[in-house]
Amino acid sequence: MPKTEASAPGRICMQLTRAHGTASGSKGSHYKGIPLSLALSDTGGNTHMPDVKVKNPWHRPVVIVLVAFIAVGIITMVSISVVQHKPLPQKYKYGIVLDAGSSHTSVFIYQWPAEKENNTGMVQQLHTCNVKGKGISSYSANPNGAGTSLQECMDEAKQKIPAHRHSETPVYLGATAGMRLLKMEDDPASEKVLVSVERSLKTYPFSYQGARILSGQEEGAFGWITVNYLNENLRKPTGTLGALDLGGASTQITFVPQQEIESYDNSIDFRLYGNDYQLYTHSFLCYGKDQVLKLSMGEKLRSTPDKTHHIELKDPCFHPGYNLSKTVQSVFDTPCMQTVNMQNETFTHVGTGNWVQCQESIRKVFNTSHCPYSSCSFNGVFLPSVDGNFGAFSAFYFVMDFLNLTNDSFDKTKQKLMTYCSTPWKKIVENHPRIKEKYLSEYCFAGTYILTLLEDGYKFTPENWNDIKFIKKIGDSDAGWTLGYMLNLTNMIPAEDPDTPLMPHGGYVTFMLLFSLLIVVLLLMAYMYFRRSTRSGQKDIV
Ligand SMILES: Nc1ncnc2c1ncn2[C@@H]1O[C@H](COP(=O)(O)OP(=O)(O)O)[C@@H](O)[C@H]1O
Ligand SMILES: [Ca+2]
Repeated sequence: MPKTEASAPGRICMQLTRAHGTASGSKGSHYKGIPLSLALSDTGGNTHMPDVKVKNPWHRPVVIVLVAFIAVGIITMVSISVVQHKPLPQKYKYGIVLDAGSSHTSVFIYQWPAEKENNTGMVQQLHTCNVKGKGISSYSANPNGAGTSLQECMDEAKQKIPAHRHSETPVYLGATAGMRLLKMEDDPASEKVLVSVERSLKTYPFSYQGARILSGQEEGAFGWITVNYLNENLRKPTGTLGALDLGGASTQITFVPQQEIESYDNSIDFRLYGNDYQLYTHSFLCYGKDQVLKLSMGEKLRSTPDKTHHIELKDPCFHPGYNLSKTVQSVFDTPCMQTVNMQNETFTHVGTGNWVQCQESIRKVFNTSHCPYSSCSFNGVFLPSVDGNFGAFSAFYFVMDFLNLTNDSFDKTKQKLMTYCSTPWKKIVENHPRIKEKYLSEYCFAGTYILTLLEDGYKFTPENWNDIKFIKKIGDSDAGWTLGYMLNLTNMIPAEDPDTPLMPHGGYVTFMLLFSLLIVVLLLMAYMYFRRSTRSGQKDIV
C-alpha cells in the first residue's frame, strides 16, 4: 500500500525554533560583562587608578555585524520558506478508465491536483465519452471491431488531456458482466476481444495499464469506494454509504453490515486512511435488467402450452397496445438460461400492462426455496440485513429518474408504477417522442424489476425505502466502479491517514512572518537594554 508522507512545513518550523534558541544563546555569552568585572577586581586597592574608559562591547563593529547577520539570516530563512511553500500554479494529473459494460462502453477521464492525490474528494471527473454502438462483448464474431469502436472516444481523450501529460496518463479498461458471460460461453472469443481492445489502446500516447474482466466482487467494492470517496466519508468517523449498482447483465449490492458476514465469498476487508472496513458485497450475474427481461420472457415462452403454432406472448410488463414481432433467438441468446425448442423462429410480443401480474412474473426469477445461512436474498445467497443509507446508481438511477420515482415513498412508488404500466403504448410514445422505443418500451418492466429486487430480493421495507438515494453523480463525477478502480490501481487511497500540515498555508506564512519579526524586535530590545546597562556600568566605574 502507498507510502505516507511527513509534511515539509512541520520540518521547517522545527528548524526555525532551533535557530531562535541559538540566537538567544549567543546573546547570553555577552551578558553580565564578565571581562569588565575581572578587570576591576585586578585593579584592587590601587589608588592611582587611571581613568579607565571601558568600551561598550555592543558598540564593537563585530557585534553590530553579527546582529545584522542574524536579522538578515532570519529574514532570508523566512523568505525561502515562503517561496518554498507558495502554492504553485495548479498542476493536474490525469487518468483514463474505460467502462466496458454489457450494453455499451464509456470512457471516463479523471483529473486531480498533482500535489494532493492522497486527499479524499480530490479526484474529479473531467470528461466522459460514450462509445458508439454496443458493448465490446457484442463483437465476439468480429473481435477487431471492438478495438476500432474505441477510437473516436480515445481521440477525444487526446484532445482533452494536455499533450505534455499524455505519456504519464494511465489508461485502464475494465470489462464487466457482458464479458463475464462471453467468457463463460466462448472463452477464446472473449480473449480475442480483449486482445483487440488492448491493441487499439496501445496505439495512443498514454500509459497503457491493461484491459481485463473485473470480478463481481471488484465491481461491487470499487463502486462502494467511489461513492464513499466522493462523499468524503472515508476520513471521517461517520457512517458510510452502501452501493447499489444495476447494469444490463449483473447487479451489485455492497455495504458495511451490522452483523457477521456468514459466507467468505461475500466479505471484503479494506484499510483506507487508517480505518478498517469489512464490506459485504454480492454481484448477481444474469440479474442485470436486460438479462432479467430475457429470463422473464424465456420463462413465459417456456410455459406456453402450445409451441407448435405462432406464439402470441402476452406480457403484463409491457404497455397495452404494444405489439412487436421478435425472434426467439433474441430471448435465448444468453448463457443465463437454457434454450427452449420451438417450431417458429419468431413470436409476437403483446403488452397487457398489468403491474400486479408483472411483479408476479418477475418474482419467478428469484429462487427463494433454499437458504443455507441465517438470512438470504435469493438463489441461496447470504444477505445480512440492509443497514444505513444506500446510493443506487447506473440503471437504478436511469430508470427511476425517467419514471420520476427518485423521491417518493414506497407506497407512492408502487402506485405510480401501476398507473404507468397500464398507460397505453400509443400515449407513452406520444409523450416521449425523442426517447428510443426500445428503452421506452422497457421502463415499466425495469421499474417493476427494481422495486421487486429491492423489496423481495434485498428486503428493503416501506420504512427504510427512503434510505435509498437514487443518484447519478456526486459533485461532477458519476457514481460507478470506474473511479474506485483507478484510485486503487494508482495507490491514491493510502491505508494510513496521510499527515496533514499543522496549519493551512496562509496561516503558516503569517505565523512565520510574525514569529521572525518578534525575534528581530526582541534582539533590538536586548541591544537597547544592554547598551543602557553597560553605559550606567561605565558611569559607576568612572
Ligand atoms: N438512459 C437510460 N435509460 C434506461 N436504461 C439505460 C439508460 N442508459 C443506460 N441504460 C441501461 O443501463 C444498463 C447499463 O449496464 P452496463 O453497464 O452496460 O452493463 P453491466 O454493468 O451489466 O456490464 C443497461 O441495461 C442499459 O440499457
Ligand atoms: Ca455497469
